[in-house]
Amino acid sequence: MSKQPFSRRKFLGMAVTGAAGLVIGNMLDLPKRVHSVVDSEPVNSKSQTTETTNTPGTAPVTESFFGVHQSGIVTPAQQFLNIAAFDIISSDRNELRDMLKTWTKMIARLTEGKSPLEGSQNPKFSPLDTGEQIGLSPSRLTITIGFGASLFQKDGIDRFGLASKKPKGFGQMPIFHRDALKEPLIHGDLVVQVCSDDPVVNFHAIRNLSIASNGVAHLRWQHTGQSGTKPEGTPRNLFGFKDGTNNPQLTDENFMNNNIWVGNSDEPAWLRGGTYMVVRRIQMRMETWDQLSYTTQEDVIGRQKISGAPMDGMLEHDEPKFAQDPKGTVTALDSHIRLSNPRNGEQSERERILRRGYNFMDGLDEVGRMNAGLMFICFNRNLKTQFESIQNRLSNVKQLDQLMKYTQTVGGGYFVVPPGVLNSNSYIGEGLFG
Ligand SMILES: C=CC1=C(C)c2cc3[nH]c(cc4nc(cc5[nH]c(cc1n2)c(C)c5CCC(=O)O)C(CCC(=O)O)=C4C)c(C)c3C=C
Ligand SMILES: [Fe+2]
Repeated sequence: MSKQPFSRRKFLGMAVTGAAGLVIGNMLDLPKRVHSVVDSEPVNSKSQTTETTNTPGTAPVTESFFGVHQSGIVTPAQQFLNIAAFDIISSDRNELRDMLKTWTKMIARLTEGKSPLEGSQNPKFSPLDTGEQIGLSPSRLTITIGFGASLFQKDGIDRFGLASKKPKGFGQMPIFHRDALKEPLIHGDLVVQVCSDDPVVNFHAIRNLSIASNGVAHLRWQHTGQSGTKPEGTPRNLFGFKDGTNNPQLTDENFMNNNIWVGNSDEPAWLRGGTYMVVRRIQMRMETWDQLSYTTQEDVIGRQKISGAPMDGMLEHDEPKFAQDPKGTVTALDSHIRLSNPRNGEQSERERILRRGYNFMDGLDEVGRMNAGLMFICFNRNLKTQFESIQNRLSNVKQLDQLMKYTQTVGGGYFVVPPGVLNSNSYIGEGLFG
């Protein structure tokens, strides 16, 4: 079967010229298979979209796309993650902007459970929708876009006239002590974080965004993950510990304004309402960890395994009292929670980040070890005074986080996450092009 030639412009053009496609189809007297994707697929039809809107008292199936902040940050974590980085291969600023406009339209539609592009399908052209999600609920899909430092400037070259828009001090994720970053798995011009309660819905979203970027951007790396198994309460990571216990409350707007959202006193102005995202693919060495007793594991983490309570507490949400244990007799000084949050009053409060990680389980690595770990994702208002301050303590050679013996970071990156899109006249990253 000969492969049909594919043109990116054709693909993007189809969105705009869907109606025209119908007319041309008629002129050429093509078989009447030219049809509207929306009309032909019940799940995407208007009546079905109404069915998938949220009903009071039931679990929501859609998360709203439009808003001051992008969704997927303070959205209660969905079950599944797909995260991908793209590199821009075009050198044309307008093509980059057009792609962001198209992606914004697609994301708005996908989160509502519609096919990604509006228009009519001409059977002679590549599909407007790859279709594997047809019949599935939108499953609380959120898609969050971020920009890597290389989008603003790469090897000293201002490819898109965006160098002046780069936040001061923003650069690529550095190599921390004990990191083993592998070239194809790090950095990227753009990141796309896709979360939903259905892995196929996630895959479909990335796949169709990738198709629409053809000729402008290409995939650099992509990972999947899933949250701990518990439907309620704090999920567990693959070392079997509750992970997220002392994460901030998602509804705590004060906290988010202080620690997560770039605010009015911050620069650059276009980023206000946005945030900074850290992605770290952290391999967890299951074979080594599994040789440790529960007691030793608890010493490493600084919390009790079953309950998640601190070492000096009874209940998961009891507050550890490090000040009463200056020598680390109860909670080791080099335990993970003590180093990540020493509870030094205001300083520690200012450092606090929002973690939104997912477990990954991807078969075996090249030497037969379990290829599993944590897609660590966090959001913060200031990379230096928050994430890096914490990470530098964890990877400090003089008092290394005990957990480092059992983990190794192999990929990831830093990304700036622009604010949300308020209405359909706007697009993600519009502030960059003003
Ligand atoms: C630099 C930031 C962090 C990295 C990287 C990180 C990796 C990592 N963490 C766990 C497991 C747990 N982490 C827990 C708490 C915790 N971790 C960080 C930061 C990083 N973790 C913070 C800021 C905190 C909160 C500390 C506090 O305020 O008490 C916990 C305890 C439960 C909880 O509060 O979530 C666990 C367990 C793994 C396995 C890991 C890398 C693979
Ligand atoms: Fe942690």
